[in-house]
Amino acid sequence: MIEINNLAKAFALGKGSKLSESEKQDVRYSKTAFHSVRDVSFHCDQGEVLGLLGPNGAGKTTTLRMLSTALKPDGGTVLINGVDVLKQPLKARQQIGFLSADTGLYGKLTAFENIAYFGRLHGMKESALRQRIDELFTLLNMHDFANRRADNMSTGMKQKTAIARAVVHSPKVVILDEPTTGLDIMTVQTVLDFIQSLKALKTPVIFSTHHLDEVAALCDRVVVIDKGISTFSGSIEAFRQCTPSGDLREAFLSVINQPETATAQGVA
Ligand SMILES: Nc1ncnc2c1ncn2[C@@H]1O[C@H](COP(=O)(O)OP(=O)(O)OP(=O)(O)O)[C@@H](O)[C@H]1O
Repeated sequence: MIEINNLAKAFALGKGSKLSESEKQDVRYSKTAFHSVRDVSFHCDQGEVLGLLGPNGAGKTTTLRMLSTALKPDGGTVLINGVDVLKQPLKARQQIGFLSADTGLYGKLTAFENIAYFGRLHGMKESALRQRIDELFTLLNMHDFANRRADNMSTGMKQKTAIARAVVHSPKVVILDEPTTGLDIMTVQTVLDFIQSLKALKTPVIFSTHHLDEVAALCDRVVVIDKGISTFSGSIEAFRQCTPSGDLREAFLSVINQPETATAQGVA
């Protein structure tokens, strides 16, 4: 189970900081800092898939980076299966599989080598590692390019390799930042099937997306972040009930651009 309460993160702005005009008009902007995430709370139970939605720049990536221990929050708490990410980052990290938006593969290494390298960093034994990689190659349909260098891979191949690498150690919690962005339809389906397979193993999955069809197909829970605040957190059914039509797009639009005083709504 993942429990996040009142998460906040501001980035200090130095002389060299380049913000866009729209960011300078944003309520999160001050002369000295940009408060990317102001107040985000949600939870995700065992075997649940949670879709993290929000407009560009809302604070999704910043939130996911804090959950994965890549970024230290200024405030708030993150508990992963009872482990406090801030107090015990190493212990928390062992339980998490994190796919960042930037795949960051080693270009000279093959798919197999990229994944094996991370498995060894997690202390996996060689025989278990080979078996796990073979299992992931099957689940993600990767056998064809197992020995291809990352430099020579397509976007889809790179993304599958990055996903396999993130979960090679069979983490208890999986966090994926826009796992389907830029992928063709078949590869998207493979990634969605893979998330479904994690759900079948009761592994909680949190993924950010701009695609509401993915949310409809996979998610038990929805969280919407707008200007650094979680303006909705609840079940997919509760999210649909935000509008009379039950349409996800309308529901999304109804929970963003709320007045500044709006607090998180929805059911727990
Ligand atoms: N290091 C930083 N310094 C200053 N501002 C930052 C920094 N990192 C992120 N931001 C700003 O914080 C805001 C939130 O960024 P974030 O990447 O979390 O948004 P997002 O919801 O993931 O957006 P997208 O859907 O476009 O990927 C953006 O305005 C971004 O420019």
